[in-house]
Amino acid sequence: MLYINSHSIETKLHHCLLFFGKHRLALSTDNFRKPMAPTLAEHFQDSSALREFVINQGNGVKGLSELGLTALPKQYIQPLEERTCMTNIVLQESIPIIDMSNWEDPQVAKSICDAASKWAEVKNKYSKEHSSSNNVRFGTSFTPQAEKALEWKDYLSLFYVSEEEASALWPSICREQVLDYMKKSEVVIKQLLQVLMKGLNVDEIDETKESLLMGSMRTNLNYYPKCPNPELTVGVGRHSDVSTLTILLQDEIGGLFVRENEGDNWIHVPPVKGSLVINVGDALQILSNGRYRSVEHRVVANGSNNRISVPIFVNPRPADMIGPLPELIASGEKPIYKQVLYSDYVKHFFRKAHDGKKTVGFAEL
Ligand SMILES: O=C(O)CCC(=O)C(=O)O
Ligand SMILES: [Fe+2]
Repeated sequence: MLYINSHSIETKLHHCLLFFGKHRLALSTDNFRKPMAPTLAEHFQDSSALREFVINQGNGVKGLSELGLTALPKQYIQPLEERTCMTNIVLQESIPIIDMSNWEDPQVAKSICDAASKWAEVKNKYSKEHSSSNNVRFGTSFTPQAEKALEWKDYLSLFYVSEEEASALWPSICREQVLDYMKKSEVVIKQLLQVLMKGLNVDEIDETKESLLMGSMRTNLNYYPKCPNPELTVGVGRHSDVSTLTILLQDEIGGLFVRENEGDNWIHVPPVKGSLVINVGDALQILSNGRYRSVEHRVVANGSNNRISVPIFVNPRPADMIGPLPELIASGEKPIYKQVLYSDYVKHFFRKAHDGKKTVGFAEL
């Protein structure tokens, strides 16, 4: 986990998502029948009514939040151990901030590799049912069909295949901005991956490695509306990303926490103006044979503010086999992971509710 400064990729996307949000608001008020309003709490006691409104009608938690509920519907109440316990929050722990303008400085490369290893040791048209493609998806929570308690988050997920497909399928309201953000981030992603590979004594990123490290990309637009009883639920439950790297743009609200040293303490990752947060994901942990560690993280719900975040998940291609890089094994390292088909790994992740860092067990030998 580290931050990098990036002045070129700015707040345009935030405006775009807010606008997308407004667009959805129109939808949500249309879809919800006003006569129900006086008995909202009662109405949503019924899980199928809640799921119908939030998931099937595509109103999301944004729709719920905007109905002005005074209490959190029970379906969102997380077990005690999944709520954020403030006694386990470590303040002022330093997450490295790396200035990308001094790229030539060997110290910069060193801080990136250290950060990746040591520190981490430490809406309706696009819904699942209605979207014309799996590559564009509006959703809510994480895997509502597999979760005992729902998560307080809506998202639009855009898997990049080609410019043509994006033109044809992505919502026009944010298409250009997301493409632009992805393109600008690519430069930074390549630099980071080059340095991380050098840190493993892998000097060249050939075509095969480029595919494994950054063969596909997914951009999510996450929206966490203001929540009644935020202390009873989560924005996103504990998990690590299945990416190689995640490049995260967040607004000024905050609420992202990372687990320290895979121990019991959690560290807040406050927004730093002009910076992106970089997470190591499971795919890089597997490719590096555990030398770089994916970071477990979660997002709290917020009682006073709406929050937006925009992660780009940099991934292998779905058809790639991932396992420890041959260079590492040739140098005498014992592999701790087997070769797995990346799309199987991702399917495994999405089949279950968030469960911390358990997904990586799927690839363990
Ligand atoms: O909103 C955030 O800060 C993080 C979101 C996240 O962890 C994810 O989408 O995988
Ligand atoms: Fe994540």
